[in-house]
Amino acid sequence: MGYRIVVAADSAGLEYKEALKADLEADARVDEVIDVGVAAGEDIDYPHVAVTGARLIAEGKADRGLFVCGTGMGVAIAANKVPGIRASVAHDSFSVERLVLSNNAQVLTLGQRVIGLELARRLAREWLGHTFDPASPSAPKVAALESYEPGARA
Ligand SMILES: O=C(CO)[C@H](O)COP(=O)(O)O
Repeated sequence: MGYRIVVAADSAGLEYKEALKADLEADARVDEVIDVGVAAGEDIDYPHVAVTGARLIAEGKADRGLFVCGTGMGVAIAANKVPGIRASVAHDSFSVERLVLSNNAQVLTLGQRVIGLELARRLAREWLGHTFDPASPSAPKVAALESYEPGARA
């Protein structure tokens, strides 16, 4: 079964979100792309679109998120407000790999004002190829992160 991916952006990330969405829709590893905005002409600040997208993952309605704003930082900070969500900006191949393999992050964020479109597209492609290994030495560290979630049992 393929991934259900939620994409989100503010107006500063809209162009890349549209390009990445088209790539994801054409990718055999993806079953569904859910676009929570913004649409062209819409002006919604990054915290709102990122939290909407992250909630879909937390609710089990999507597997992963690819969020874009000017820097990638605002959407990451916002997504991390949603319990259970691990999100970060990553603008190089190694960081994208470790975001999944070390951190089991569900959300990759990118900055349209920081990297070129072709790099963004490449990173998104690579990101889809990485899968967290629950038997890896990174797993107990992710479990430790989860132990700090509000409501987690100590
Ligand atoms: O990059 C952003 C937030 O991290 C956003 O796209 C633009 O925010 P602003 O610099 O506050 O306008």
